[in-house]
Amino acid sequence: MKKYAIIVAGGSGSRMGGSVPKQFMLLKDKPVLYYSIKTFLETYIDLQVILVLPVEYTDMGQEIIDAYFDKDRIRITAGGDSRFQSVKNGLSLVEEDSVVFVHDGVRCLISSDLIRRCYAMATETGSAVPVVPSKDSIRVLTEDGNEAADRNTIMLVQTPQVFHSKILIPAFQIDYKDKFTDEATVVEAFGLKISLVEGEERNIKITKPVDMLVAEKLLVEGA
Ligand SMILES: Nc1ccn([C@@H]2O[C@H](COP(=O)(O)OP(=O)(O)OP(=O)(O)O)[C@@H](O)[C@H]2O)c(=O)n1
Ligand SMILES: C[C@](O)(CO)[C@H](O)COP(=O)(O)O
Repeated sequence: MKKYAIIVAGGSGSRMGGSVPKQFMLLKDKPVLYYSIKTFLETYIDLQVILVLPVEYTDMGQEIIDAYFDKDRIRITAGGDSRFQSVKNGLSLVEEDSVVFVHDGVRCLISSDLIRRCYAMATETGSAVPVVPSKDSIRVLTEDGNEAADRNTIMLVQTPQVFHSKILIPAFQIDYKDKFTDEATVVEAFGLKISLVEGEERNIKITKPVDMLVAEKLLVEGA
C-alpha cells in the first residue's frame, strides 16, 4: 500500500527562540529537518513526503530539498495556526488509500527501526502511536494542591503517529479543540481506540535549547 509521511514543520519554535525556527537550525552542519526527511525516505523507497512549512519559510525548505533529496518524492504545503491545522493541510495532499505517518519535523533522531515498528502495528490494527515510560516520578495538580500518581499508568507520547488514511482523513474533519495535541487525541475523539508501540528514548522532540545540545551529542556518537 502507498505510504505518505506528513512531516510537520510549520511551527515557530517560540520555546526555543533564535533567529530561525528550530527545524532550520543546524546540527552537524545540516538543518534539523534534513535528518527527519532523510530517515523516512531511506526507510521506504515507495514513501512520499509531505512537508508542512511556515509559509514564509517555503523557500528555505525548498533549498533543503534541492540540496539533499529527490524532489519528486517531496511536496511542500503551508502550515496553519495550530499543529492540528498543519496536519490537516498535509492530509489534503494525500491522494489515495494509504498508510499515513505524521511526524514532528523536530524529532530528528527518529530511527528506521521505529518507523518500521509503527508501520507493522498500523497495518495490523489501523493505528500506531509510539510511547516511552516516564523516568521521573509523577504528580497530578488538584484543586487543593497536588498528589502523587503511579508512573506505571503513564506513558509519554512520541511521533510518528501512524494511521490508515481511511481513518485519519475523516477524523480530521472534526472541529478543533485545545486538547488535540497530536493525532491520537483526534482519532480517539473520532471514536477509535489507539494502539501503542514501544517508542525510543533518543527520539526526543527538540523544544528548548538544551535539546539541541543533547541531539548534537547523540548524532555525533551515533548513539
Ligand atoms: N502550527 C504548527 C505548530 C507546530 N508544528 C510542528 O509540530 C511539531 C511539534 O511542535 P512544537 O515542538 O510545539 O513546535 P513549535 O510549535 O514550533 O514550538 P513552540 O510551541 O515552542 O512555539 C514541530 O515540528 C512543529 O514545527 C506545525 O507544523 N504547525
Ligand atoms: C505530538 C507530540 O510530539 C507528542 O508528544 C507533541 O504533543 C507535539 O508538541 P506540542 O508541544 O504539543 O505541540
